Order: sequence, then structure tokens, then C-alpha cells
Amino acid sequence: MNNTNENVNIVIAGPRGNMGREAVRMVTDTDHFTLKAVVDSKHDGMKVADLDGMPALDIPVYTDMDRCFSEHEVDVLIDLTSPAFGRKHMEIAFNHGVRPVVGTTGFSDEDIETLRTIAENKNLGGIIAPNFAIGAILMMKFSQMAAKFLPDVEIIERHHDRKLDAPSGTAIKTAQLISEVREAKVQGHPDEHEELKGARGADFEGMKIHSVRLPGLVAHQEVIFGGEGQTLTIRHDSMNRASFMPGVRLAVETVLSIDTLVYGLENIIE
Ligand SMILES: NC(=O)c1ccc[n+]([C@@H]2O[C@H](COP(=O)([O-])OP(=O)(O)OC[C@H]3O[C@@H](n4cnc5c(N)ncnc54)[C@H](O)[C@@H]3O)[C@@H](O)[C@H]2O)c1
Ligand SMILES: O=C(O)C1=N[C@H](C(=O)O)CCC1
Repeated sequence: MNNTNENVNIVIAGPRGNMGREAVRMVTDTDHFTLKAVVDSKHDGMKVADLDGMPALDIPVYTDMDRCFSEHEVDVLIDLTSPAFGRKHMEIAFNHGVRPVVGTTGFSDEDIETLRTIAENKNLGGIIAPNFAIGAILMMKFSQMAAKFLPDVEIIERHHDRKLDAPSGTAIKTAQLISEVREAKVQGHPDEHEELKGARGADFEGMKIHSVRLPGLVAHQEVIFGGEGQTLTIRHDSMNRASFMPGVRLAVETVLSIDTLVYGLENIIE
């Protein structure tokens, strides 16, 4: 952790998105963070102030991340873009000695392994966090704890209808954490069959994951455990994107002092 509060030079990719806008606010409101530039899918050569609905900041906009890192001294990249670009952006960052903090979801296990190897070869830290909200991290930890005692579990995640990936990164991470403590297990009736394809949801080692997408939602998840004569529901709701920002700030401060890739904020909140 950067306990000395030394200045951190930051680039944000995806500044016009729901998360990116919030991250621009968080970085510019944090005394020891400096926003050096943003990387957008368009508007190369403009300033943040020129972008619709963005604050009046004299900060340059790039579409070419390589060029952005060549022209500025950068410590940390915050990537909040889309599943198609997260991995590429991380590789570019590592190549420039920049430490990525990535909220973008949709990474495969193979992506994470490859990126970890790159990070370690370059002696650089990186953090991929499917969910930056402290309450969501606790939901995942509590779920892992409960699964030791109640191994029958299903996950229902609910998100806004602009979301590209399903199931959510949080739901996958929750299932991975649960699978660390329980034997793989087929749930439900052994002879069950779906009258409509997909009715039982996605399968992760016998756990079912159900994805709801509706306008009006932000990010929500229930982890439901069933046992003899009882159920236990662990639920988290993010009502807005500000809920993610303390976690992004913590990740930026932590990534400066690690030299591997960390996947999941639960690994840095002990
Ligand atoms: N980890 C978390 O806590 C957390 C929280 C919310 C969202 N997310 C994830 O973060 C990502 C962004 O979510 P959002 O709701 O802000 O999405 P969004 O669609 O509102 O914003 C994404 C932004 O990225 C920009 N973009 C796309 N490709 C780009 C590129 N190549 N270079 C630069 N910018 C590019 C788009 O123009 C858009 O402005 C998603 O993957 C989402 O799942 C993670
Ligand atoms: O808005 C989104 O998209 C979110 N995605 C994360 C996920 O996939 O788990 C969690 C927070 C919101």
C-alpha cells in the first residue's frame, strides 16, 4: 500500500462510461492522484472538457493507448471499458511499465494466467477486480464460508440491460470461491430436464447461475443456500457506481506495492 500518499499518475480508459465518469471524479477528487490523460474509443486530440457531460478538465484524450503511455509518465492505468478490450489494454500497460487496475469483466481463466505471467516477468503489479464494492466482497466471502456447511447453492445476479457479459464477473468469482471449499456436486433432481433451454441457468461445477438484465437495475446478487428445512440468502445491492470507488482507490494504492497479478479484491482486503 502507498501509505506515504505519494503522488500517483493515472490514465483512465473508458472515461465516458458509467464507471469511467465516476472514476474521473474519484481520481480528480483525490489529493495524491493526478489524472494525466484518458483513453477513449473516439475524440482523439480533444480535451476531457470537450466531451459531452464531462467536467471542465484540461486533460488530453487519446484513442491510441500506446501513444498515450509514450507521451506521459504514468504509474497506473484504470481500465473500465468492455470485455473485448480489457486484455489488450493490460498488455499495452505492462509493456510500458504501467500497472493496470481493471474493473472490466469478461476475462477467461486463460487470460488471467497469461496476464499473470506477463506481470511476473516484468515484476509489475496488476489488479483485476470483478467487483470493487466492499459489500460485494463481503457477500462473496460470507458465501464461501456458508458453502462449507450448506453445499447446495444457486446464484441469481441482476444487472442493468446495457451489460455485455453474462454471467457477471462477480457471479463467476463467487462460484469460483465456493468451489474452493465444496466438492463438485450435481444439484437438483438427477432426472430433471429443461422444457425450455436455459431454464435452469448456467452451470459452474453443478452450481446454477441465473442472470437477469433489466432497465432500472445497477448491480445486485443473491447467493441462495438450501439445506434440510431451511434456506439462507446472502444478498448485495449496488445502488450507484459511487459504491465501487473506494475499492478502485484502494486498488490503485495497493497495485504500486505488488509484483504479480491479483484477481479479486478479496485478496487485498484481509
Ligand atoms: N469491477 C467492478 O466493480 C465493475 C463495476 C461496474 C462495471 N464493471 C465493468 O466495467 C466495464 C465498464 O462498465 P460500464 O457500465 O462503465 O460500461 P459503459 O458501456 O457505460 O462504458 C464503457 C466505456 O468504455 C468505452 N470503450 C469501449 N472500448 C474502448 C476502447 N477500446 N478504448 C477506450 N474506451 C473504450 C466506451 O466508449 C464506453 O464509454 C464493464 O466490463 C463492466 O462489466 C465492473
Ligand atoms: O455494471 C456492470 O457491468 C457490473 N459488472 C460487474 C460484474 O460483471 O460482476 C459487477 C458490478 C457491475
